[in-house]
Amino acid sequence: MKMRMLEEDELFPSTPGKVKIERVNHRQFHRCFASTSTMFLWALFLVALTASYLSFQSFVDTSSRYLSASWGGLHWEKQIRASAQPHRADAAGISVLVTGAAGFVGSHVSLALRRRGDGVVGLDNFNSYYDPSLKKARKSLLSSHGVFVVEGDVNDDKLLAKLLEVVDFTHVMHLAAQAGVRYAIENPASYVHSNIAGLVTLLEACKSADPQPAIVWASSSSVYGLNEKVPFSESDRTDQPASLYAATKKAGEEITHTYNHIYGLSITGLRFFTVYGPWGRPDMAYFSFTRNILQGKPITVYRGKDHSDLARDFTYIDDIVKGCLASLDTAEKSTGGGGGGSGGVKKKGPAQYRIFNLGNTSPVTVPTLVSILERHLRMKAKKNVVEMPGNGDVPFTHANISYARAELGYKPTTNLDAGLGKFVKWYLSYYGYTRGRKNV
Ligand SMILES: O=C(O)[C@H]1O[C@H](OP(=O)(O)OP(=O)(O)OC[C@H]2O[C@@H](n3ccc(=O)[nH]c3=O)[C@H](O)[C@@H]2O)[C@H](O)[C@@H](O)[C@@H]1O
Repeated sequence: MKMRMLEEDELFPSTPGKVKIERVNHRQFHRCFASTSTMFLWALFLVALTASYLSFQSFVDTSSRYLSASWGGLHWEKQIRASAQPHRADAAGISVLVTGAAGFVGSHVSLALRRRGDGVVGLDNFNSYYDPSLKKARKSLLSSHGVFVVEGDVNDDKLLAKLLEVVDFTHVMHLAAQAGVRYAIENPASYVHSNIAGLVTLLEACKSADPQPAIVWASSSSVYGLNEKVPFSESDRTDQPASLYAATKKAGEEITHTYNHIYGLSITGLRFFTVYGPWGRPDMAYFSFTRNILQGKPITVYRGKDHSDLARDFTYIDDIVKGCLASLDTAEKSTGGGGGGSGGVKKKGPAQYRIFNLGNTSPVTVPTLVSILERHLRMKAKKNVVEMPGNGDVPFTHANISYARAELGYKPTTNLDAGLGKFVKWYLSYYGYTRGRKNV
């Protein structure tokens, strides 16, 4: 039967919203019913389509998370366990989770632990604060020595819980941080994210682990801020930070104290003094000066307001590593009971809480640093000497290390000249130079 063409006012009610009900007859009822069921079918179809789209989306999400996840699975756990296994002949080996393992200090500490037969698992987020390819190269070096480095962030509580569940780490060497004093002006949030939030996430995971590991972590000489008493001793005031970086490190010292006090975590904080050496950090002065001198580019040398030279207690990486290992070896066990839950972790007694300066005890001015580099590089620097901008720098640092010497047997042995010699040798070889000329 040929369908009657719909009259115009059936399609478009003359008064919007006002359908002329009185004109609905039997045939229209059928048509209406037919269109209702069509609408119902359409609605059903749309619901099914939406549901299948959503489940497809969640499938895509889950699988992409699974595919992109850099951790998890039986094979991964096996690798973690193998890397964490100590191999020391004296059976005194420790198992250390090193955060920031692809960083400068982290990679050196991980290697040193591995070389003496301790178990080491690394964790690093490979962020792009400086060239991540250098971090990848450090990771390759570590894996060639049997150290497995997990790619992940200390803010990832699930990852931390998993790592501490898979292995009963005796120690955590927490070196992951947002470093750099002056960069805090540009990116303050990154300091809060890594040095405050990341630290708390790590401490939460450690407090809940059973057994609880002892924690050794990197504070900084920058906590002394505007302190003028020299040399800097651990008991000096540290409530005048000159940069947000310093403030987050100082906050870290207070935060770790809280976890020590409430949960019995054994804590050792190390105030590093301007650490330098091979595989170093490209953002630091000695490294960027070397790069610029070799490339014939100018360097900027800061000086104090009264034209005084700035000075640092530059400390060679091998000395710092010895201080780190001695800290791990003398760290007492945590005293908390482990286990999660709100307030469910009780300490059985007071736990160790220590803070040490790890410096070199002989400050050197920045112009002297430059002249030592010039000698090792056999090239002259193009220097721009400018007044220190007010961006967080302090005029000088100088460590008193008697406490570390007494408790850790810490005794630095490399002076700046010898240390920079080793650094320059590494730099030329790593970046493919033959004495000032780059091999291409
Ligand atoms: O000891 C520490 O706690 C800190 O040491 C270094 O911080 P900093 O001493 O400022 O090291 P550099 O950035 O290498 O600067 C060394 C000296 O060179 C100066 N400098 C730096 C850069 C530049 O272009 N020109 C220049 O004269 C600085 O003012 C400073 O006096 C590290 O970068 C921090 O992460 C660390 O926490």
